[in-house]
Amino acid sequence: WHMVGRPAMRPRTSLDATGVFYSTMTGNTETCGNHIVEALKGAGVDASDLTDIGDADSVDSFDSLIVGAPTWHTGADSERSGTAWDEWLYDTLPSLDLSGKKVAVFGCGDQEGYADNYCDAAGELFDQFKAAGATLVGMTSTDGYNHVESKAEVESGKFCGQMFDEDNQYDESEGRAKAWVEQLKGEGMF
Ligand SMILES: Cc1cc2nc3c(=O)[nH]c(=O)nc-3n(C[C@H](O)[C@H](O)[C@H](O)COP(=O)(O)O)c2cc1C
Repeated sequence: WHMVGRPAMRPRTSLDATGVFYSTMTGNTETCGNHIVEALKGAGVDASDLTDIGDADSVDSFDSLIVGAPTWHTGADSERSGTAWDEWLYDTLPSLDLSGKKVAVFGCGDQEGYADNYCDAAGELFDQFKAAGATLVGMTSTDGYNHVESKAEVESGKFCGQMFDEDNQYDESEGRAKAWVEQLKGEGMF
């Protein structure tokens, strides 16, 4: 039985929307992701619910993506999030065509306890999405942070996206999310 002569159905119609994906071990990245989703709603952006990357399909059906990870696995060279991203970045992402899609990265880490590796996994997401052909947006200043080294600091004084610290600066997270969404809007992401 074929639907001869009928146009193929589009599996979903989210092409104009922004997908928001995250992962977490202890809930902090989820807290920050929810601040971002609230800020997107407040700004009138057509965005998905916050979705665990471990449960995600058709990530590439979105026009733009906001992706966030915590950092665990201190000191390893890769697979730093300690979550579903680690497999997804190397097993799924290379098979997706993200050329022309805007991607913004956020991270959650502990700048005091892990000052030499603050939010390293966010830097890894940045590198891998870039390698997959995406256009990375949303870099922010490192002013106001107290880390020593970070793979998320992709240029001197610049993080690859928005970094959060629920261990030391949880009261900054909501404001950081709001300011970043405004910045992404200004950069033409939505
Ligand atoms: C064993 C362990 C290793 C960690 N390694 C790092 C690290 O290398 N860099 C960092 O910024 N934070 C590190 N952290 C802190 C977590 O990333 C931080 O608490 C984060 O908020 C956790 O996010 P989640 O609750 O979404 O998993 C580590 C925490 C633990 C307990």
